[in-house]
Amino acid sequence: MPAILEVRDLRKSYKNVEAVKGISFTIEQGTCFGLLGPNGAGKTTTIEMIEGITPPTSGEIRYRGVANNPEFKTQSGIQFQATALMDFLTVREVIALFSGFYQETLSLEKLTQLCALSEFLERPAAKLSGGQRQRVLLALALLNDPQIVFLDEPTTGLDPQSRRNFWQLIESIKAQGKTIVLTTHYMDEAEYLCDQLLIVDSGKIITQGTPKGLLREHFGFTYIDLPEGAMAADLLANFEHSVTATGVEIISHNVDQTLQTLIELQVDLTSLQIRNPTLDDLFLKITGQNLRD
Ligand SMILES: Nc1ncnc2c1ncn2[C@@H]1O[C@H](COP(=O)(O)OP(=O)(O)OP(=O)(O)O)[C@@H](O)[C@H]1O
Repeated sequence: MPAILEVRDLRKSYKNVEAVKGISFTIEQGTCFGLLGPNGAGKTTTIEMIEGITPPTSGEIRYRGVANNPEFKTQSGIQFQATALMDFLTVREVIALFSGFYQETLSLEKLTQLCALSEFLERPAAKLSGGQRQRVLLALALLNDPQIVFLDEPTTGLDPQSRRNFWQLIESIKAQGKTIVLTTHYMDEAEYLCDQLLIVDSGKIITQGTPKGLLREHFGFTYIDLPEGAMAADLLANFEHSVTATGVEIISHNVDQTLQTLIELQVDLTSLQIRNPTLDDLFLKITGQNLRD
């Protein structure tokens, strides 16, 4: 797949802060690219430099192979976290208002169908639920039928069902061949939606790859979780493990063998849980902190 966006040695310094310290990556057309990192990692600064909102201190951004490509402006769409939605206008009126910024836009019918707006098209923006508000913000980002769409933490604050619904919307947009650049604090969201991930911390790339590839690369083991009290403390020395808030987490390189040993040691296995490492585990391992802290 051809690259739609190439970023080379991008840097941004503010007065006392080096927010982005030389970041390079490529985004392929038609994929969902996830940018992850703890608070203050440099995600927003990086995205805003790509979007043309913040000028880089140095580095190069190429859209479809061309630096400072004027096509970027007309072919990109941005979903902001908090666009002032003109609360006294209805959704239909908000869309009509924002349509005035573009020469060509998708029809209201198409947007309504794409972002599932029909049930609240006539409702004032102030009366929307969190999930509905995000769908309107997404519709505004898609107004000019962009080739590349930037979504900044689009599901923060939504309930689980609304998050799932929003994921389906993003999938259907991707299915149209559009490229999606997503920043998120949710690892399950990144794992579900993203083809490629870039994890940044303190303005630098820590690792990048596909969600599955990163997990394979960083974890050759399985977790066996036991609740507190299931195993006598002196037996723990038989296992590579870490103590968690709720019990103990055994790191097993051979599940059959570990289970056999646990049985031989007469450990209470009633509440045992076996789980594969997730992106949350990866994040904790490589940044030393939880993404949502
Ligand atoms: N306009 C600014 N002036 C000075 N420092 C800034 C400015 N904008 C960002 N920074 C600093 O640059 C660093 C990176 O900030 P940035 O907002 O890009 O991080 P982030 O990864 O998006 O964080 P979050 O997840 O909290 O949004 C932080 O230390 C931040 O305080």
